[in-house]
Amino acid sequence: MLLLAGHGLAETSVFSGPRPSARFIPPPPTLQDVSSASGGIIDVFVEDREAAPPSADGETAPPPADDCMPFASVPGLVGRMMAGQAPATCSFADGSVGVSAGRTPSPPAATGPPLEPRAPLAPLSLPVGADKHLASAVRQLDAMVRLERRLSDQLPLTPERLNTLHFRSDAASQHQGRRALRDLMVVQLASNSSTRAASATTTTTTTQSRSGNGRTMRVTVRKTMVGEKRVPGCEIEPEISCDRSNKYRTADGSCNNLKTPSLGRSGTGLHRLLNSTFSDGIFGPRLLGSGGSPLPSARRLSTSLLSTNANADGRVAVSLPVFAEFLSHDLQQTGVFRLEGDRPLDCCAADNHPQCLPISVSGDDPVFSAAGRRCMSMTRSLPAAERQCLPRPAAPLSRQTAFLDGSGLYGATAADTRRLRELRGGRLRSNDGLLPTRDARDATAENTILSAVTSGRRRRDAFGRPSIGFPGNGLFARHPFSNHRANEQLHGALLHTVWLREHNRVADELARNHPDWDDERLFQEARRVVVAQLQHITYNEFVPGTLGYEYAATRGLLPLSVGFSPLYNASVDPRPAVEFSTAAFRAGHSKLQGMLRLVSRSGQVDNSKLTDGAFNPAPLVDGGFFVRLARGMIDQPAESTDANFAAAVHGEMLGGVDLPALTIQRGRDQGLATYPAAVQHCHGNTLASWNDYSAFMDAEAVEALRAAYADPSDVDLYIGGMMERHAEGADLGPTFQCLVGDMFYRLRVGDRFFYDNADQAGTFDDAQLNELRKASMARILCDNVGGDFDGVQPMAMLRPDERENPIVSCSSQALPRVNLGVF
Ligand code: HEM
Ligand SMILES: [Ca+2]
Repeated sequence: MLLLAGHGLAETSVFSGPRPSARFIPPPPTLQDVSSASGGIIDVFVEDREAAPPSADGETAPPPADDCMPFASVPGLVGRMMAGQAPATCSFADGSVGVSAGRTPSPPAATGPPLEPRAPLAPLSLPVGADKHLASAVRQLDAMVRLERRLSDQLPLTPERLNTLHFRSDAASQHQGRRALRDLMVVQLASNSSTRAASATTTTTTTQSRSGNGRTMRVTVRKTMVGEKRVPGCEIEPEISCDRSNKYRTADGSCNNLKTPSLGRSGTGLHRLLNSTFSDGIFGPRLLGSGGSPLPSARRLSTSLLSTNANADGRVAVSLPVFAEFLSHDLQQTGVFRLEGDRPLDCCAADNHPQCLPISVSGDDPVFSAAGRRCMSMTRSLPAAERQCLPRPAAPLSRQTAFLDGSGLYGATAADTRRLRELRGGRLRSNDGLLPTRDARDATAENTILSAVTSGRRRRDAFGRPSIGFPGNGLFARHPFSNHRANEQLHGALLHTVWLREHNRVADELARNHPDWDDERLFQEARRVVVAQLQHITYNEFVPGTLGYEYAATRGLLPLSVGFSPLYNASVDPRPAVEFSTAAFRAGHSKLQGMLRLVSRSGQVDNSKLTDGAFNPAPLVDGGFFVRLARGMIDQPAESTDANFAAAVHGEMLGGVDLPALTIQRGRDQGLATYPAAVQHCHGNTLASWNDYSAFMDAEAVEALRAAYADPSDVDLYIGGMMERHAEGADLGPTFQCLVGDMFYRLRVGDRFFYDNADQAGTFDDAQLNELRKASMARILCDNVGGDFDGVQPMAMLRPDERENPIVSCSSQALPRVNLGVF
């Protein structure tokens, strides 16, 4: 058992001062260094390159002790280790392990962003007289609302019923979604009628103009008369005014972008990189292939193209996808249409509701046919209001702030944040160090139902069997969270809890250091420090560990080692693109394990079923379980990212939900670009025939796609992306690598409060920034898991390895602390 390899190490004083290298003085970066590297990768190792001469017996001599750096101080080291490049290790004075700076190759220079950020897609045009359709749109919407009143909440305690917990909503989002729907209906009705009357509105104008050489030319222009620019009846929300000198982020993300203060605010729409594939170009789901015949069922694609077996990755630990899920909850939270009182729609029973998009299940389905199940419920995404009321294809409404700002933890509206705060000492509310419990104000019909489930009425799974799990203590019904998805599975709840404790740990220390600061100042400063650490860990560990080291370095996605970033660009759109949220980032679903490993301090291994912990954080109340789960999370290998999914999410989720099938259908719901369109955008290749596919995937995969789809241009983005061969050194295929890379580039360059930005209201000082760069996932776990958790491998998103990533004591020099004394 590798796990406890480091526990016997002498415990010496905690390293929290400057880096332990006496002779290493990093060269100050020039602006040119930083910008020519585009992401600002500064080669701090160059001077030491010759430092390790081979010894007489041909072995490399051990490096001098002052050459030794903590693992996390080498930007993006995770990416190198993931690709099998062993770090050149060395020992600190306390005997713990570090990386030899002199023997670590310098990163390649950055050549440019993953994709050139580009201007938003042009709006659609509205024909003359669009306003006369407003009344019919209102009538259609009223009819939908009347239908909804007649629909009772009859979704039985099925797997889908539990899945609807992902989509809890609030009255404001439902109201906004319906208002946006009305605008979309106006555009739909107007363009329908304009298609019929196209010839009547098309005019031909012939004019004469003088060309450059003085000759007269005849120019003929045919154009469709364009009426209103803005959708009739749509209300433009006035932009708010911002305090430009505020060094703290707002709760809802507004005023991050001073040119467009609402950009990235919670309650606005996601970004769209590529043209939509809505059947009507506006909001109609994509149901037909290019030849006009229906696309294959999402469930059929999932069973025929995606496999279900265990296939664990060697180096990546489960903690990496858990961290990814935490990020995904921060970046977006799309909603679906719900009935009044936040009740879910049963789209298998009420398929006449216009916002239903159930998935058909065939009679020969390998799993569901046994229970005679022919349908999987799915409700359509809520659209967001278009900011300027321009006619555009629908964009899903997101309840999170677009920025990587801890909004999953802190709440994404001022009201959420207030509820989540203790309003004393800058702290967040907790329930004895666990996630806070729901209070009476959060009571909803769904909670009542869940209490019933947990207090004895057992749900049944898709096969009609009484399902295990959901112990009868009613606990999770009390777990609130504006981001209710924190309870979605035990690892996610654990990581949210760890970050919540980190906030309170930081707030407590700041309070000790600054007795004069009030609650508000303590809260905002602690949040600022915690979000900076979250960003640093994301770019230092998660991004290179997912996209690959070379890719991250050359696309400007690694953190700087020294100095400030001049890269903030207010013209870059920071919002998650639908291509990212609804396809590329969901690649993480394939990394999930159905069994969560529990490891005791003595190395004893046990397991907990993923599905038993779904929306049921009760086991975490047991502190011993909490620690064993944390240790298991960094010990257990993640599944590899590919077209193979753990049964626990592939049909057996919540007792009978197929997550990849939902993702494919969600893509059609949101008019997501197809796989060939994304390939064209990312790599410039045209996939006109099945043969062209072989540039991205193996022959078997191409054959399987050919058998499933009528036409190569029809392939859904999620399916194509999951079937790609991995890009060199990455944990993803090249197309998802490009879409995820693009997102993390825009999240960095488009965030005015990004932790290493120069010259902004929220800019840290030199000493503070250097402390923040010591942050690591390992340190966060050490400081917040508690109990007998006292050791961890330095690269905590990779599995421990006796030689390359050995477990070290939490108090060793290998895991430096961020010195909060400088804040
Ligand atoms: C056990 C763990 C997980 C479960 C059960 C789970 C489940 C789900 C479900 C049910 C949805 C909504 C599906 C729909 O559109 O109808 C979803 C969305 C999503 N998941 Fe996961 N997920 C898990 C872990 C992850 C991980 C590890 C990632 C990592 C990258 C991830 C990324 C996403 C993203 C980006 C979305 C879209 C969110 C949105 O549109 O607002 N999830 N997940
Ligand atoms: Ca956010």
